[in-house]
Amino acid sequence: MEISSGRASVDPQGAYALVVEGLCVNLGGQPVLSSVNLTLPAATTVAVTGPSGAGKSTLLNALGGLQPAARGRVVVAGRDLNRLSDDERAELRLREVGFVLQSSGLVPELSLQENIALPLELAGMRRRGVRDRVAEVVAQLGLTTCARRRPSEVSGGQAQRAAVARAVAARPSVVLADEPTGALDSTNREIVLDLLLEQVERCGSLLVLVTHDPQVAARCARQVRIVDGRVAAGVGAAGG
Ligand SMILES: Nc1ncnc2c1ncn2[C@@H]1O[C@H](COP(=O)(O)OP(=O)(O)OP(=O)(O)O)[C@@H](O)[C@H]1O
Repeated sequence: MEISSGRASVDPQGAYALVVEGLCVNLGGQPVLSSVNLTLPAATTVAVTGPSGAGKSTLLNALGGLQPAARGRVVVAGRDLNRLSDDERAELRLREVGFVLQSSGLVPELSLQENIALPLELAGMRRRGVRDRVAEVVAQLGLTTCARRRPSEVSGGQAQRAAVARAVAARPSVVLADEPTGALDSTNREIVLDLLLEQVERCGSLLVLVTHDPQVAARCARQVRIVDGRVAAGVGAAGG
């Protein structure tokens, strides 16, 4: 039963949004992450910083179940990713994990509101629930006037706000953001970061945000510094 439910012995009640134990990831036959341990509760914000090539994006991908672990485990909302089938992992991602990347990654053929609705529909939410939740996040993210336009018909800031809306629409346990403001001008950078932080607080989500920008990192409650694929000792308050 433990195996089929994917419940993990490290966090059987799902008390933490995210638990990482002895995580090792190899890419191209080379170790990229080594023995990473993190224990992160819900409703907090964590900046992941470190030099280029240190393994920050790889860590984020592993946390979201996009990059398999060579050793160790990642537990999201009490569920051990190693113990889930591909389908179960995909479903967990839909319900419990939101991604925001540097580029919006919106589906070009769909309007902003259709993009935001998509993960909710795929997660099996009823039509009325989808409509109400999309209307709510569209309003909260200031997208009302452009919600029916396609990504190519809106500004970069608006597209990135829609990407934030899509990531938080299902009120996931964990929001994973990889340089979410990296492609924006300074005005939009602040607007999008403010909205992202406001949304994760509303949803009670854990935000893990990769950034090179010290000002962005400083807006997060905790910091984890990755150097050479390891959590740098004594720097990250969230390191375990
Ligand atoms: N597909 C791959 N095959 C082999 N090595 C890879 C692959 N993808 C990334 N790497 C290597 O893994 C290491 C970590 O990459 P990663 O993208 O996680 O670093 P990062 O800290 O996010 O860097 P940056 O800040 O520049 O985005 C780097 O040395 C990179 O060259």
